[in-house]
Amino acid sequence: MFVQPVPTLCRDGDSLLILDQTALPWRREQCRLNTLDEVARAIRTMQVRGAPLIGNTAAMGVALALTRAGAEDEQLEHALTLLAATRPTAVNLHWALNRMAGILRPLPAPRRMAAAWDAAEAICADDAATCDAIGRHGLALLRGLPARSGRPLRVMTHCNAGWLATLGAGTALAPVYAAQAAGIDIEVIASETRPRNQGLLTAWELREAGVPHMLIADNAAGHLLMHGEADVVITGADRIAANGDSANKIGTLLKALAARAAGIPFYIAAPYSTLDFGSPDGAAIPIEDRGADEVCSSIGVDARDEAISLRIAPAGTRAANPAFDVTPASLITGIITERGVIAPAALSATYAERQE
Ligand SMILES: CSC[C@@H](O)[C@@H](O)C(=O)COP(=O)(O)O
Repeated sequence: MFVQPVPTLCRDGDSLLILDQTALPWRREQCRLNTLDEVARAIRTMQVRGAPLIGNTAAMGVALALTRAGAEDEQLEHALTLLAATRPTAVNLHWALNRMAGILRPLPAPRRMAAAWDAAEAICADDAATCDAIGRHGLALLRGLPARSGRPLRVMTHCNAGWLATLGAGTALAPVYAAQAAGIDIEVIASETRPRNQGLLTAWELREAGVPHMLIADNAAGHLLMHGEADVVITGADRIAANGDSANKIGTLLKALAARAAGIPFYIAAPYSTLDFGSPDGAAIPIEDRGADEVCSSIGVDARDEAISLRIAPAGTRAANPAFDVTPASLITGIITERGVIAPAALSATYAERQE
């Protein structure tokens, strides 16, 4: 089982400890969350981020809220509603909250607090096991790729879907860590992922894990794919519609298009809980708009490693900032889940069966 170099989230008595991802990749800082509001803010401001980790944190947040404020219906419904409103696209958030609600609502209030911690901890444990299973299925797939001579196997990814985004090995990077453990010569191409630069987190966590990697500007991906510099593209997903259309961090769609043009397989890796049979296709997936500031500025550190935000666009510049895009199922070679690799067409069939 993959062991996280630093836990991304853990319970510490009646509070939560998170690895603050807004301080990365410059500083490794843990942050304590003591209240429901602090948990909601940590998700909204991306101190914790990545679809599976958001779901795990929300589940723990419900348990924390009941512990602090009481476990009557009113407090339970308040916690569920507040957490559900933190971020719109990642469906794992709603999946985790629905699972908590399904367990807690039928219980009498005095039994809810202990049950909430048990349920949240089970969700977290499942996530770690799920990542390992994704890694195993992804490894089989990597082993089946045509051999290259003269260079390592190269996986291109986007955003961060590694251990930082989960409680285990990650989703898109789980096959990479499994390949590393199996002794395969492997290298990762990570794109910076403007405007929030989650690709820097990917480069950071790969360095921590000793996996060779190369950081590229987002705009370099198409060129590299067309020149055969990657053997496969694997990204995560925040929500997968019933027909296989997949929402992931903005910029994923361009990689899928370029991979198709270059004849390179494009895979999504995600837990089954990312499947949303309530969204018939990608058009139904809500896309988060994070506002102009993130596009018009850039975050870095000064000489003392203190975070600073630099304005890079002239004042008053209009900007659009959709945080996710939807890759049509037709561009996706397969979806690597803990249950195996699923062809997008098979999802549509399952959906059709459910409708009957
Ligand atoms: C592991 S979630 C899928 C990721 O590739 C990705 O889109 C992602 O991490 C987005 O999360 P974000 O929370 O916006 O940083």
